[in-house]
Amino acid sequence: MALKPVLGKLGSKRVVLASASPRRQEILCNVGLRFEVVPSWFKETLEKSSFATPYKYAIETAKQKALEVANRMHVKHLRTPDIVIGADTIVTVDEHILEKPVDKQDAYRMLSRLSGKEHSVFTGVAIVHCNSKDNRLETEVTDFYEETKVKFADLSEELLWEYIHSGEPMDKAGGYGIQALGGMLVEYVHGDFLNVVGFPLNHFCKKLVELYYPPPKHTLHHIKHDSIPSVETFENLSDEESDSSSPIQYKDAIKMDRSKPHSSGGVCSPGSSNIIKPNCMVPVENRNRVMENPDKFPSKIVELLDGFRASKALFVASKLKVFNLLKNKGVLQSVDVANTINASVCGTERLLDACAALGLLEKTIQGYSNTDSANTYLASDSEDSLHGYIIHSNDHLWPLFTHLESAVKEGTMQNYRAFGKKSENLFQDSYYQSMEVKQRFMAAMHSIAKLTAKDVVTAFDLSQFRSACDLGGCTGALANELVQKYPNLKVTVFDLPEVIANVSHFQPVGQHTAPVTFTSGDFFKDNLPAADLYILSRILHDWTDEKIHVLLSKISAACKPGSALLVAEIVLSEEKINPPRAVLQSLSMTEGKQRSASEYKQLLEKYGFTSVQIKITGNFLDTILGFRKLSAH
Ligand SMILES: Cc1cn([C@@H]2O[C@H](COP(=O)(O)OP(=O)(O)OP(=O)(O)O)[C@@H](O)[C@H]2O)c(=O)[nH]c1=O
Repeated sequence: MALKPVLGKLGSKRVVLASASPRRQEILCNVGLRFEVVPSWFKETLEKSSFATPYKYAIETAKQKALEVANRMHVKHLRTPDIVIGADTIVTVDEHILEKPVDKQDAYRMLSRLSGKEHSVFTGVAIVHCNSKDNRLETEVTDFYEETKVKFADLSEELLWEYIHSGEPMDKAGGYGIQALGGMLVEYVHGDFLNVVGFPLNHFCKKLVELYYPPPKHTLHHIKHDSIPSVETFENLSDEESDSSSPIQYKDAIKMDRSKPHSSGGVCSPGSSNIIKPNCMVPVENRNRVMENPDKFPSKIVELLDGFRASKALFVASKLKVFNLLKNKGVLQSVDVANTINASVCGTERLLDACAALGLLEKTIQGYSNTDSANTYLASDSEDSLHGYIIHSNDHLWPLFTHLESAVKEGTMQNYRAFGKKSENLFQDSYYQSMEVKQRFMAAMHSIAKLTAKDVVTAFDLSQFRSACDLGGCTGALANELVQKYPNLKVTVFDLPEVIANVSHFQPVGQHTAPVTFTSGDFFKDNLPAADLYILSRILHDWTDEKIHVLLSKISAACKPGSALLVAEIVLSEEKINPPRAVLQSLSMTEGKQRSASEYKQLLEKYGFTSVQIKITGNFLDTILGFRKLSAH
């Protein structure tokens, strides 16, 4: 298809849209681009007067939005994307920049300013190419803007307020949405309509062509200085003809062209000596050397090969409480560590060195000490400790994964091989059959829930709800974060009696908000506590479709119109290979499965939830919110 090659260039890349705007998501989704959504936390507070023109302000804001996401994804969970796209739409009228209104009065001021006049809508776009080198993030930014002129009809006061009360203006630049009711206010549009809606798709595709399909040099003089290949040229861009898949390579090619006037770059045949294929874009002088001695070391594979040793070193150091000891004592020699943890000196030294090599400890002449992240996440008494989850990984997941081959052959969980037990009921049989295992499992769930709770409770504005019920909420870590964020929310945790009996020592001390209520029951069998908002955090991926049917039917029936369901899970990319963490989790072969955004949307809609929104947080858990339809199910 004519347009495919342009977007196809992004098909193999991890593309992230750094925007919460549902319009931008839809525009890009509609043309088949595969991407994750990670809304930017960059606050739009750049000093407008410091920019010579409004579009420069929009471009810079777009760039900062994208860079913030690229950095966050790189630093927080070492998930560096290939490309991050940021955008910022502004409206300018009478030399004023209008962004989103802060309240209805502000919307009124904006719309009355636009009434009867022509204004400009600018969208700045930044395409950030990311590269992780020696654990450092390298970025290369391409940016552009598009301007569209829009003329509003004269708006009567009545019409204006009617429009404001519709609620539409509030999350839109200039206080209107041309794609919906706002379209009724518009007399004409000059330029790209989608640019007004929030994303200049045509210009974006042309930029991709520029980046990924360098024009053959001999045609350069036919192209005007600022002109971009027209849409028709997309038809000629088959992958066989031009195979440059990275704009960074393209830049190298240009450098090469300049240094060697005879090499014309672009499309070529391997036989012609003075023409280089774009996918072997190395400086000409290095070409022979690179051809003879390609980068053969498969570092990614070697890293995977050694991955199990690294995991086990972390598990054992955690189990032996090495990080607790070093947190308390500061710096220790290996012999002192060995004596305290009751282990051999030579074995301890090797373990400590391995931890230092993995970046968990620091090693100096004085001895070994914790890194900051070991103090924060590995010492078991730290507020954000992952210790519980690490011990669960060692004691439960590791034995299961040693039977991965059988798991793959049989397609089932390997509880019997790993622990000598069949598990008809995952939780009762595997996790709650002994006090020790139960406490270990609860500690694991607690540490993950604590780590992810903030992202989950802040993904959407939940202030409209008065009561919430966290189904399978275990120790209440998420519930406690909810009452911190929404002190007026009454939160109930609903979980099995075995769990509720043990929650007391997981409760925060000195919390000033109303306490969370714990109610015991089985969400498959018992009546659910009444609530405006039901939460299923890390629940759905564990269960079969039949059990999910029971659970979601019950929630749906318990929901009044306007109530909602918040789901927290890792959302798979549509092709189901990202993020790897989710894909690897599936190898445990629980009865349930991981789902993509469209699958979660369909699932919620099937049980009467509409306006389903999905936020990909870029962190450990993503969130999905759906509202119960106003008509009865
Ligand atoms: C003029 C106009 C604007 N919009 C929306 O206005 C927001 C602009 O704000 P932003 O700051 O650029 O984006 P955001 O929504 O805050 O998202 P983010 O990218 O996360 O900053 C974007 O949503 C656009 O669609 C419409 O939906 N229709 C229109 O006719």
